[in-house]
Amino acid sequence: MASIIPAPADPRIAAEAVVSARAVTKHYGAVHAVDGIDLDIARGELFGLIGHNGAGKSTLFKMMLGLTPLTSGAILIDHASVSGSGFRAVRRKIGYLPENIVLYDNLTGLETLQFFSRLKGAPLQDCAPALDRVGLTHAAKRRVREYSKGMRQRLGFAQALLGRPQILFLDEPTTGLDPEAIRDFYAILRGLRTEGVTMVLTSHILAEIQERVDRLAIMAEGRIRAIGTVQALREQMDLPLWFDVRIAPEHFDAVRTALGHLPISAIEAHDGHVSVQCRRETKMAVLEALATLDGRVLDLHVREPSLEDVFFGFSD
Ligand SMILES: Nc1ncnc2c1ncn2[C@@H]1O[C@H](COP(=O)(O)OP(=O)(O)OP(=O)(O)O)[C@@H](O)[C@H]1O
Repeated sequence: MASIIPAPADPRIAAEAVVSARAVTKHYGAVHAVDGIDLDIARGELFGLIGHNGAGKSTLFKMMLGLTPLTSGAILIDHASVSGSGFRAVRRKIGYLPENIVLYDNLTGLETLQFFSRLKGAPLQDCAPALDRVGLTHAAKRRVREYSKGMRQRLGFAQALLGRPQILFLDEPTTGLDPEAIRDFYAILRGLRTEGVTMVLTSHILAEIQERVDRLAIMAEGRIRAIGTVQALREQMDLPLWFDVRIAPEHFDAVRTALGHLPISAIEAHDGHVSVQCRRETKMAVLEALATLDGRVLDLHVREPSLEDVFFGFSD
């Protein structure tokens, strides 16, 4: 098992944090759903929270929203404690898309947003623009029972956007969305980020979030195992990387010879290319050695460890 890396107290982020958690725990009887979390999320950050089923992500969200009490510790959202009386005012600045949103099949898309708008005390005139933002204007008058899974998810997201929240908590927001809808969804998030909206989202689709979040935290068994940019986590984990060298089979041996003096962890010959695995510190030496093969190398591709590789390294 990877060692537990404490969340670094980054003074720059802590100073402008919109979300701050200190020593937060949540116990359900013997189950320690959240087990001592420290976290700061800065204004305008797009922050990802990943972890296995049962890691504690949704529980942490619910505490950040003031929906479930903390067992111990403190959470401040926009400098207000989620347990204090000042949180009601802050709550209006927050949008939330729960993991399993309950929608009423008999309402139309627009009526659904009007319903949530009244619940939130948000202006009713925000409903049509919110539907438009998620690409559902064409289905505004159709009943939710006729909506596809992806359309329901978009409607849930539109609901979270009502009242123009400054902080968004999105629990597995891309579940059920097709690739185009996922791309559109992240384009909306990028737009919101330029408006200074702070966003925290969970996802199980690591390939999807690895290029899109500013920072992320890997949770396991109620704790944060690692936190940082995807690149920083890759470097912390120090996983090996792969070179895919496209070269004619008659030159495969030349590749082996050129790399013979280097600490290569694996070398595999495939149909039309050779894959070479090495540690990050050997990367430049491998490149220099491959350069000695002159025109024989037809193409070269460096494969960094994926977020999935990093995730398993930290969470197993
Ligand atoms: N109301 C509850 N009562 C008892 N145990 C609970 C309750 N809510 C959550 N738990 C437990 O707390 C742990 C964390 O659950 P949580 O839903 O926060 O995980 P998660 O990371 O969101 O998982 P998933 O990815 O499956 O949504 C689990 O062991 C779960 O069974």
